[in-house]
Amino acid sequence: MSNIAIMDLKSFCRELPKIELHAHLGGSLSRSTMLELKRLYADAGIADQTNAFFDEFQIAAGDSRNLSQCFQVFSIAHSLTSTPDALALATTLTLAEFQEDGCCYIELRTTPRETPDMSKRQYIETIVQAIRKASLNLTIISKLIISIDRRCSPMAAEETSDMAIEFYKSYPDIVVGIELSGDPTAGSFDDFVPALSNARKAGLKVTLHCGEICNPKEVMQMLDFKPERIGHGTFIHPRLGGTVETWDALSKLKVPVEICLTSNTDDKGVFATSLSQEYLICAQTFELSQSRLARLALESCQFVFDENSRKPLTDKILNFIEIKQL
Ligand SMILES: CNc1ncnc2c1ncn2[C@@H]1O[C@H](COP(=O)(O)O)[C@@H](O)[C@H]1O
Repeated sequence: MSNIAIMDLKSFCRELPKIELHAHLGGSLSRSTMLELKRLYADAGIADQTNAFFDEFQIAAGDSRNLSQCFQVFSIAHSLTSTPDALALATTLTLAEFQEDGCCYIELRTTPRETPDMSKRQYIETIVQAIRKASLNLTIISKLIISIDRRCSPMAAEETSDMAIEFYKSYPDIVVGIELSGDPTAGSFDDFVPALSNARKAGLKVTLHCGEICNPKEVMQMLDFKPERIGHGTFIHPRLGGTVETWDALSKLKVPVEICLTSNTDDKGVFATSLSQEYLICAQTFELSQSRLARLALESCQFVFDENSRKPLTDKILNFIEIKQL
């Protein structure tokens, strides 16, 4: 039995140096950050539109909301980050929390939004400056990925891509990539290929939310695009709603998958937002028992395959957490 099994799991998870490659800013706001934002709004005399609050923001296992309804919870985060000050504060507090959780490197991602108080360009500028300032006080290395929301038009996607390129040129040490996310039932991947290709040509890396719902045709299109990474990859293995073709393509290309444990909590396939970055905290947030969490870890491991044998790296997780003890 390894020491890990007898060590306090929470301390172990926290102390373990971690990298975070899939954190949506709007999905990472903690309760305390949201309270700080509410305070900021109150002090500035800004009307707080978030009357339905914390309970709605958390999506527990077995939540009866459907996929599209789950995406509506982000509007709560959005309404609390509609001014440059609030957005900067949200960024700073979130980065500090990731560091506090033992995260040493993060690629934060966010969708530039126009609000009555800022343009999309100001949105990006605000976050870039917040990251720059945070780097003076924090040890965590922080980068930014610009998100394109699947609900936007191809033209809006190109506008976002152009801005991502512009900021990448000005701040290559901060802006590192572009990604496609948002409600996976919305839009069509084809529509976003020109925007993503432009960004890629300019030097930005590309990561795509892929296979969050059962859509093998789109998974193939996305893999053909050869993104540097994909997010989730839930419906790719034939046993889990994908096809032999999708699994073979992923195995052949060896595209790294940003696994999101908390996105596999719903029996229908997907959902739960990534509110935290640490296994045990995820368990608490989503009221999962440790054994359920361990099972999710194993399920997620199906997507991490050994380069040579192509077998899932289940043993690695078994070594990581002594599962029979849970
Ligand atoms: C769980 N699976 C998911 N699948 C797809 N997109 C997701 C997501 N979780 C979050 N987002 C995307 O991130 C936005 C919130 O952060 P930002 O406002 O960009 O910082 C959501 O509106 C959605 O577009």
